[in-house]
Amino acid sequence: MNDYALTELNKEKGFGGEGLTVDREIPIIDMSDYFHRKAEITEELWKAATEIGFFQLKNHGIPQELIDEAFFLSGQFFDLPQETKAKYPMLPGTNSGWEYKAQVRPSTGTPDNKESYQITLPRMKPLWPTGEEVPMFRPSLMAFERHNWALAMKVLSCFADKLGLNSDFFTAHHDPESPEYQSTVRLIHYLGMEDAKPEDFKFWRAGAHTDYDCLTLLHQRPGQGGLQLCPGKDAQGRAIAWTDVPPLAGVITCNIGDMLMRWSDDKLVSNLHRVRMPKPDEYLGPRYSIAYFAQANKDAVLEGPEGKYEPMTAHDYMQMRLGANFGKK
Ligand SMILES: O=C(O)CCC(=O)C(=O)O
Ligand SMILES: [Fe+2]
Repeated sequence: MNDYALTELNKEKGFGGEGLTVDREIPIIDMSDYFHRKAEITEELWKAATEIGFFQLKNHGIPQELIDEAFFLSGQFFDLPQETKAKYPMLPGTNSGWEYKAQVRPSTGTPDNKESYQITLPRMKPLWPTGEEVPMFRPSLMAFERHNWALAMKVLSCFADKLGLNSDFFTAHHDPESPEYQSTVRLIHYLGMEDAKPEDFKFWRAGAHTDYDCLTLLHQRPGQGGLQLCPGKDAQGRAIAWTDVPPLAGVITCNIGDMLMRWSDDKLVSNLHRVRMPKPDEYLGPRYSIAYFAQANKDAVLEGPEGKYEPMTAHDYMQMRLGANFGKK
């Protein structure tokens, strides 16, 4: 493992505490009329992605009905008996299938209080629930996956323009027709806390981390908050203040991941985020979210235009990060 990789893994270990909270503005970027407005959208995306690493997209083009269906089907899946879900286990290093409280963040050392089901298309054959278990799960989520891919490619194309690369540079490296495709949809169910004991609240729904992909598109449900981001670091590189990311209706929350930070020679910034527990006077029910992680195909070589870091394949990069979160293969 090279030094850069080690720095990233160590970085996550120092952020387990509560920290301060401050209000910050999270840019909302209008994606409408993309092909005519691309230059303007590109400037807004670049500013947000180089300064705070987080932004929200409106008029993004993914039909609300498809998003609502994906959440409905996610709820149906997680309502299945544990023994049915256990037929579709997530094997280490695969980012596909179901896991229950298996993700231990390096920042906290304790499992996230959640279950998730991940879809990485080339690996799904044995992992789709049957049509009797969850009707329409596969067709609807395949459509959802492809819409998220298309939106992610629009955003990445803007970054390619600013980095002096061909507009379709990142699209070619996230080719879903390739067996090397490794972008992932993650359905997440954070467990309800209505009957939890006071000591259960000291854990995290998702411990502080940076994402290991290029770009994350996160769908949240209004009324189910808890996501916080932290763009600031103190002199020792520790988190200094956290900001709530509101789960607004009609927007998709996006953040840059470490893979793109490395690929852009650190111009685009991947920042820390986490999902906190509800406070006793807040909504205590379950929280559902869905993320699409654009992760370059396994055979992509991550090499920035300025060559700041040693080239590394996207496959090796992902395996390093998955090993640190879910145990080794
Ligand atoms: O559920 C959320 O709001 C955030 C999830 C997240 O950050 C992740 O899975 O990487
Ligand atoms: Fe994340």
